Amino acid sequence: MEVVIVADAKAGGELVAEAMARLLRRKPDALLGVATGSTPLPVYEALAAKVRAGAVDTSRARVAQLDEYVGLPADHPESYRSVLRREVLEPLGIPVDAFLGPDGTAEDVQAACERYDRELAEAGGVDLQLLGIGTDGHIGFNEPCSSLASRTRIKTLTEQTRVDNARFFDGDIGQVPHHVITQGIGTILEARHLVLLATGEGKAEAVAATVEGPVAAVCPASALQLHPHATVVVDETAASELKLADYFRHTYANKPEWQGL
Ligand SMILES: N[C@@H]1[C@@H](O)[C@H](O)[C@@H](COP(=O)(O)O)O[C@@H]1O
Repeated sequence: MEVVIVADAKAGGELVAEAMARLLRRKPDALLGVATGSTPLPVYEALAAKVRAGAVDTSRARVAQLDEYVGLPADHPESYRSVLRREVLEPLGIPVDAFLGPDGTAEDVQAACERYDRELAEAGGVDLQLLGIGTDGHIGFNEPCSSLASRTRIKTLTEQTRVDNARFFDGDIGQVPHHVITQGIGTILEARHLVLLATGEGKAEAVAATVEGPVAAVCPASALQLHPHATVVVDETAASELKLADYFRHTYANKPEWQGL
């Protein structure tokens, strides 16, 4: 696992956007796995700026969704499908038919989950999966004690995650669904490159458990330690609990330029 400590959220966004741009230059029809939440927004903004400047072409790029609320109609403004359309597809000029996502309104949710895993595999797999992290160490919506081998399935949110996400629902926790579909941890680990971005002091404990703690289902993000190409990009505040921070700084400062992220 590579850990990159950046000054702030903007620098993290720029670094990850550049990794995506490099991928798209090498593989124009790359399948980008995208995450929701506040953390990835600087990435999407930086990538959109590169598209506008003609520095990268996203016209053949494909996008895959990480997770979704169960029961919110697809056109609900806070369904992750709507959020990603607004925050990723439109600013990057990626057509809706290049978007893969699970159906959060399916009558048979389990069948919808299995179908989504099949669709991801048939699309050739995710090339780069961008991940945020919950304050409890969740990735996607894989809450603590999710199986590290799990596939896409329905999950129940913890009260903490519903509280954290209430800000997207007018601060009203009553509007936050209890159930979600999420790519499983086993599914996420199949992406070729995992990039976890974490910013802000609120993530410091979860980041330390992810990077320096044991691989344990109680911290789902610690599964990144099992992946051959995982990059954790953190700002100074999210890195504040890392015991090996100086080592990570030294390693990145001395990294050969050609290696990229
Ligand atoms: N399902 C999403 C996660 O994919 C995201 O990583 C997390 C953190 O969000 P934020 O970046 O807003 O802290 O929120 C939600 O729970």
